[in-house]
Amino acid sequence: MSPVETKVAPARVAVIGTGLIGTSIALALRGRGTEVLLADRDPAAVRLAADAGAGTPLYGRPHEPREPSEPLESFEPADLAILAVPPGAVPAALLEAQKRGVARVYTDVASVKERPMAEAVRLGCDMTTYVGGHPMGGRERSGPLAAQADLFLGRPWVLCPTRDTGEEAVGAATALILACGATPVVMDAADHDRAVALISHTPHVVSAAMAARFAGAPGGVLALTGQGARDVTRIAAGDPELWLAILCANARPIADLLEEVARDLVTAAAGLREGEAEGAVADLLARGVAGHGRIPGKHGGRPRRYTAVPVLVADRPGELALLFQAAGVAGINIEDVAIEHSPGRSVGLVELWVRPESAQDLARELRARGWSVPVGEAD
Ligand SMILES: NC(=O)C1=CN([C@@H]2O[C@H](COP(=O)(O)OP(=O)(O)OC[C@H]3O[C@@H](n4cnc5c(N)ncnc54)[C@H](O)[C@@H]3O)[C@@H](O)[C@H]2O)C=CC1
Ligand SMILES: O=C(O)C(=O)Cc1ccc(O)cc1
Repeated sequence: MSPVETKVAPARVAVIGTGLIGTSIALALRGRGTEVLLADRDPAAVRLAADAGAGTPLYGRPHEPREPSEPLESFEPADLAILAVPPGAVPAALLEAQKRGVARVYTDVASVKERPMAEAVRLGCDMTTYVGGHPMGGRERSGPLAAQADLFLGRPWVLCPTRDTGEEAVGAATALILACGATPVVMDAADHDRAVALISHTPHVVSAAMAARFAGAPGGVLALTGQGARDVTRIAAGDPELWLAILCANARPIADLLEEVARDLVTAAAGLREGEAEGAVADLLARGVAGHGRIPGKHGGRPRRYTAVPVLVADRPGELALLFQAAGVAGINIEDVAIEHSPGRSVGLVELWVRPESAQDLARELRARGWSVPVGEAD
């Protein structure tokens, strides 16, 4: 039996901040029968989340106190409150929620841990009922409309308890993580911040630096964009306000890494300019292959090779569904999928990533059903 089946999801949860992450958590919890109460400083965000089936509004009931410092009237505290607000807003939101007695214990989801936790201590928050958290799953869109119940499936979710953290907070946060289908990982806050500087925050800036080159490029040039450039720049589309807050709250380790990246780039540029690419540039490319090869595969396991089966599909409704259905009928699990649109053409190239031993069978099955499967790795 998996741990997801053995742990009971929290019965009653408050989500404060109903944007992408808060609403995604709320949807995942609703799917497991948890009662979810929603709050956001923006009433429209609460309405959209509630309309999407993420829960019911926490505030706005008759006779509600106007001052956040006043406790909620006739309110049974939730088992857990999740602060899903930007990193800089976590300490004040925690203090306010604790003063109002919103929940018995609290966690947050901010992408940076050390600075908000220190500020919470400084503000006088009760750190025994709080544990810092960070789900390592997300996307480059914001707001409740971008939320997905499966956003955290199979992803690590970091918890940063301190010496002050009580057992109830860690227990409730762990139950939340398992209810969202994620895997809890306990880390020290400073170690967490250094880790995410490397695997999330610096990549974001590097992605933005590349995407910024496209801002003034002619449309005709960008129409040639393939999957590689899309992969490198996807995260650059993230909300600049949120990302500025994240970067400023974890400034030093990110700045150190950016300087390392910049040194590599300057050396590569000099090598290319001086016709000596075999040296520094070849070395950078080789280190890139080595580094990329160390990224673990799906579900955090060891890197595993899948084979891509390329298929040309017509750009019309239902075509992808037929493709997936054909794979399902053949009993082949699709591990991943990538879609490349051909500009100005009514066809697209879909790559179905499957286990190597299934690739030939899938190619044969799809060809038999009339799809064009270019000869490739699968043959
Ligand atoms: N975007 C991503 O992929 C990930 C984000 N995170 C973290 O999750 C948190 C939320 O990010 P998103 O959901 O992406 O942002 P978002 O912009 O979609 O949602 C944030 C919500 O918080 C609300 N808010 C801001 N200050 C508030 C306050 N003081 N009280 C109540 N509500 C307040 C905003 O109105 C907004 O609805 C951030 O701390 C971020 O670092 C963590 C993992 C992934
Ligand atoms: O879009 C992606 O691939 C991400 O990695 C999203 C993400 C953004 C911020 C985080 O703190 C964690 C995850």
